[in-house]
Amino acid sequence: MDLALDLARKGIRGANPLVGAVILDPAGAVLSSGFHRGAGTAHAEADALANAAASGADVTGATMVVTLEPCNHTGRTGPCSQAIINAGISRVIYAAADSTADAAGGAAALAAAGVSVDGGLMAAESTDLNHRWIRAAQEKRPFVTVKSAQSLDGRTAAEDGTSQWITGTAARTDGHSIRTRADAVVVGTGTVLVDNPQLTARNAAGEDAVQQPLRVAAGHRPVPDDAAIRGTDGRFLQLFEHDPAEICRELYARGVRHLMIEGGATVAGAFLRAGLADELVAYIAPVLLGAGTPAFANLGVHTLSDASRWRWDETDGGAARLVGADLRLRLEPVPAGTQPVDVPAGTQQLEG
Ligand SMILES: NC(=O)C1=CN([C@@H]2O[C@H](COP(=O)(O)OP(=O)(O)OC[C@H]3O[C@@H](n4cnc5c(N)ncnc54)[C@H](OP(=O)(O)O)[C@@H]3O)[C@@H](O)[C@H]2O)C=CC1
Ligand SMILES: Nc1c(N[C@@H]2O[C@H](COP(=O)(O)O)[C@@H](O)[C@H]2O)[nH]c(=O)[nH]c1=O
Repeated sequence: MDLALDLARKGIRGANPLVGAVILDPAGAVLSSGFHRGAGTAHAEADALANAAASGADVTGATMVVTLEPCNHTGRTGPCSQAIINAGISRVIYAAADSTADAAGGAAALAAAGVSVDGGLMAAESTDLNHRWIRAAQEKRPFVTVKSAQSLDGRTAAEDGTSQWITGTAARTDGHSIRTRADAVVVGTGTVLVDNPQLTARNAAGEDAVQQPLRVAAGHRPVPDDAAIRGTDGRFLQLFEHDPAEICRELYARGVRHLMIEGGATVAGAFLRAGLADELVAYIAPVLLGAGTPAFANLGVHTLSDASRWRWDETDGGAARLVGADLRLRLEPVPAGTQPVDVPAGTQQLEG
């Protein structure tokens, strides 16, 4: 299960949980393994089975160890419970139960088909890995990624409102990869009126990605008829709304399961203050602005003990990475009831 959890951590956060799977032969040797790479791609179980098939491994009578109870529904991919039964796996050991209404029931389906099933092994670790995704699923709202591109001193625009560009091409392309995974991208009307953003997902060459998010402007001021965000593909929506919970509710009702907040400071701050940010991706450029728009406004933090504390997210290649000339940081909220750690695991400490 340790190995399966390590595999799960390679995945990408978004509409779906992080899941890893390992298939063992009756002697306990690893036959194959797999993990989930995000919504629309193979589930970890299917990935492990496909990898076994590709390497010619016989999984008949094998044991599958998986970090989440196998799903029992046909979503964008087929039910894993049936794939496991069809493959002839005779035992499944999973960590956390799948509590989502439409995917639950996999353990029962496996047991009914004669597969030996045990749940709960390292469930706490699996739940911790996906604690924000679980919360979003329970609250029936999208998983929310807040992205910002800021100067070294935390500014997202200079004093006069100019902000294009703070980060370099590679970091912006990386940000576009979040757009293409998200079902919707939100900016406030402030950003629409100052920046006139397109908000499409584009590759390094500036070409549109195949998968495009819904482009959403939040706020009461009208979005001009010729605003770039409107586009021509019909994937534009204005929500005359400030309340992040309402924005989430409205977008969830429209099928949005992964929401990206691109800013500006007012809208991003509102999501953070409402506790509706599940993931923070901050691109930090080696540039100083001294004054200007902060990354997040109106957090309601007046004294240090009220600070919004986060922890490093070591999944998907690590919490800190240079992307071109800029630093990409990825963080997640500290789970309720957990103390933030002073020194994140894996941090190299300078001696002396
Ligand atoms: N570097 C970066 O990553 C980014 C930089 N920017 C920069 O930031 C600046 C814009 O920042 P900002 O003005 O904060 O823009 P926002 O995009 O956050 O827009 C703020 C406006 O949105 C509406 N609104 C929506 N939700 C709320 C809410 N919960 N509370 C209050 N108002 C809400 C209000 O307008 P209304 O009156 O219409 O309702 C408000 O004035 C620009 O200079 C832009 O270039 C912007 C995005 C990213
Ligand atoms: N300035 C800034 C960003 N700004 C964000 O990108 C939007 C522009 O998107 P588009 O018109 O589609 O290219 C802009 O309105 C704001 O939300 N992003 C970054 O990665 N780095 C940057 O330096």
